[in-house]
Amino acid sequence: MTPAARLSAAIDILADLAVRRRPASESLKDWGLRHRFAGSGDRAAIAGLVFDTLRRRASAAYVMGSDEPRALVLGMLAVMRGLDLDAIARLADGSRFAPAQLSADERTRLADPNLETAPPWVKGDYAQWLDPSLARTFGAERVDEGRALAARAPLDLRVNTLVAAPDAVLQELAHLSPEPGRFSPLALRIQLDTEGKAPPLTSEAAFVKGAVEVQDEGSQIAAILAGPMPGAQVLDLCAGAGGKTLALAGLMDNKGQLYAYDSDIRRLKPIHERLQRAQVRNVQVRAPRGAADVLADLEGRMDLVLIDAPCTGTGTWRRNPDAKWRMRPGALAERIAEQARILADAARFVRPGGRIAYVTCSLLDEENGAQIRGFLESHPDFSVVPPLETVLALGSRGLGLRAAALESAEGLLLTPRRTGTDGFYISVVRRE
Ligand SMILES: C[S@@+](CC[C@H](N)C(=O)[O-])C[C@H]1O[C@@H](n2cnc3c(N)ncnc32)[C@H](O)[C@@H]1O
Repeated sequence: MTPAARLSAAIDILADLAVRRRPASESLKDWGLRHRFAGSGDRAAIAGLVFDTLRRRASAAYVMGSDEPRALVLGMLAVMRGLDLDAIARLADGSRFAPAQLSADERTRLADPNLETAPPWVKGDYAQWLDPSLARTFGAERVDEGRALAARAPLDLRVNTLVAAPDAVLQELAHLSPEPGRFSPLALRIQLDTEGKAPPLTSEAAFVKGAVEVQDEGSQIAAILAGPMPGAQVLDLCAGAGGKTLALAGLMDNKGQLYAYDSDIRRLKPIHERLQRAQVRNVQVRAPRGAADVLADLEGRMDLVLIDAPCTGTGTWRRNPDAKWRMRPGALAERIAEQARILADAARFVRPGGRIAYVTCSLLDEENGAQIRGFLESHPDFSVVPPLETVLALGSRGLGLRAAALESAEGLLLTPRRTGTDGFYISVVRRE
């Protein structure tokens, strides 16, 4: 396919998304099935165009004065990819398979794609209704934070020290040019190609034998700051597919006992295969069984309860750019209620002196600091472990993390702009 034909395909896919309001990955998959002549390079390039358009949707619409799919893609070429009017006109030239020629209005707008007078939510490319919440967290910096969230995310790996040492994996994957992480000693970062495509990591021998997992560096840091110790009793209360469980088991060096629970048994399904591949031996998976309390025997016994809470995922917009436009106020309200319930439930498992590590991949105070403040009000036997203390788990790198992150009395917020990671919030509270 020509670059112009790929552009037409991206416009079609965005039109489908506008009508059917479904995840972008589904529309892309459907398109691939209906256009089997398109090779993997075409499909990756088209996906890159679609995701980049979703990343900069508000600013593209502002520049073009329209949120029609064609306008969004053309606007994205200007605001995200920096193409000038002539370059865009060469792509949209009306030839076979190419988008129609630019109109006079489009030409005027693309000649000067100016965002100077745009409101913060447009400049920062997020939904308008979230502006007050983001302003509470970031103040005037919300535009720059939004911009960083609208960029592409690199591919981050976590070295599984149960199988291999970081140096050895660095050498084994040298052909992918990995760079060591800035804060997590276990992180390797691989940059994407110019079209945003990641290398086929799951085919690498290092992945197959369990030496690496795909995990954002922010998620790795959250597991480290939770402070799981070898030999400890740990409950991963929202284990899902086990990303954090695997990281915790590695940090515990397979020693002690780690319980992995999730209220949704379907979410737990991948964990079994992942535990095997990673050679993890200290995890008991506890799946829900109807109304039975499958965790009753853990009450009052845990050194650490990790809550990787269900949240709006506002910190992961780099990886899920369509999610930022699909999110609705009702979903935020639901997550807030769920988080408060989970925090209250977690307390019963903590032994005296034990801790809860509360983690979200959200940037919103409603889901972060406000939850911890609410929990502490109703649980006076718990108090915050100061961030100054939690970062010690990272050794000397902890000071750098603390300087880079947004610190509050209750915890630390990592963001793409500040720490080069997905957005993650981490707060640790201890029972007296
Ligand atoms: C952010 S995801 C977990 C991701 C996972 N820890 C990982 O690292 O791959 C949040 C999880 O919380 C689960 N969840 C929601 N409500 C819950 C509850 N009341 N108790 C336990 N898990 C819950 C969801 O099913 C979801 O899998």
